[in-house]
Formats: sequence, C-alpha cells, structure tokens
Amino acid sequence: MWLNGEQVNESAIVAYRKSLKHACPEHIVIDGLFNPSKLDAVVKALQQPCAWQTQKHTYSALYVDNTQWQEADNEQRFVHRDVWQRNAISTKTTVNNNLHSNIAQAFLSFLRGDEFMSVLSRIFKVSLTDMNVAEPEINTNYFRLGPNDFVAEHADDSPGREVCMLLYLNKDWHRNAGGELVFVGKNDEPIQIAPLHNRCVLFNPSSEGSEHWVRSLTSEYASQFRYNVTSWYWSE
Ligand SMILES: O=C(O)CCC(=O)C(=O)O
Ligand SMILES: [Fe+2]
Repeated sequence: MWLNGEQVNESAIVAYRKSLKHACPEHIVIDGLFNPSKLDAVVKALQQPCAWQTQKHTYSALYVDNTQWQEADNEQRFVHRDVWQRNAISTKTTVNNNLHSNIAQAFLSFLRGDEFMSVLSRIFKVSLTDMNVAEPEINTNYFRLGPNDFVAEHADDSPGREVCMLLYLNKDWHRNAGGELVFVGKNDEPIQIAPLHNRCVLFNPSSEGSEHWVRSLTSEYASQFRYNVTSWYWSE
C-alpha cells in the first residue's frame, strides 16, 4: 500500500478540489500522502551514490553536454542537478543494493499506475492517461540538488500536460537550509513551499502564476542533498 488511505478518501478529495480552485496558481500541498515506512525505504535506496548522473539544461537546448554548458551565459543556464539512473544499480552494485533500488523503481511505477493516476484525475477533474505518451517512464523520476545545483525560473506547461506532481523526500530538513519551491503567484506575492519529507505539491502547469524555481541551498547545510520526485501527467 503506497497511499495513505485517509488522504485519498472522498471527503479529502472534495477538500483538495475546493482549495485548488481558490489557489493561484492552481495548486495544493498534501503532507503525508504516502505510506511513511515505504517512503523511508525509498529514501535509503536513493543514498547510493552510483545511481546519479548530472543533468544540465539551458533554456534554448535541454540536455546539454559540458562544452555547451561552458559556452552558455549564466542567464541561459536553467537546470543543474542530478537525475536518478533507473538501471545503473543492477550492473554496478551488490544484491542488497539491488533490493533497495527495486523499491525505488516500484514507487516510480506506482506513480504512473492506474490507481495513482485516477486519484489525480479525481482531484483535477480531468482524465489522465499514458495512452499517447511515448515514454511514460521519462515523465517520472527522482532528482537531487546539492549546494552548487539549481533549478531556475521556468514554466512546465505543454499542450496536454494537465498535472505536475512534486514530492519531497527530505527528512529533518532544516528551516534555514533553503531549497524552497517558489511559485511566482500573483500580485508580486510569491508562494514558498519547504521541501519537507512526504510533502506532495500538485499543480496545474498552465494556471496563472505557476512559473516556479527552487531557492538555492544555504552553504551551512552544504553536506545535505535535497531529494524530490518530479512527475508529469497528460490527458488524451
Ligand atoms: O525540485 C523542485 O522543487 C522543482 C523541480 C521542477 O520544477 C521540475 O522538475 O520541473
Ligand atoms: Fe518545474
């Protein structure tokens, strides 16, 4: 059981819908949506250093290599973070590590499965499906940020992309550690959300004020990574 049942019963869904409609951007923050002990096992799996690879995006070209990155101006640099490698573990590590990695993979599969997508469909009143998504797996993954990493301001809107989910996996995250998600919001009133463990942020990427970025990590806490899942969902 990945989901915490109380958080997805009918009355909870009604409450989410209500607060979605009143928020700008259209978003909700749900704490404790997932089974905490299963998430703990996921967090353990993510500690394996070999499972991560640096990802760099510029605004004009995603997935750039080092040379392109060096040539890009600072304002062109959009994302610098690590992305989780689903298949890295099986060839490089021990059986024990593989067991850990399996739970991390199982959770990503759950997040793209019918049960979870139908919860999101009910909250957003839109029919979500992977029917026409060429590579569903690349729409759901783990990321981590260190002190030199960043996610600069961007929008995640794209035709047919209805829902974005961000889930944070940072136990004992210090209130001064930085790493808050910031939505532009409206009337110059940005909305900041701390990346706390088992906190899920759902938002409509085409709603007003949904452009966002991540505040940099503060150097006093430089030894900690900030972990999250980003997952995008599409309609037909
Ligand atoms: O890590 C976050 O809080 C935001 C990540 C994000 O904006 C993205 O993956 O598109
Ligand atoms: Fe984003």
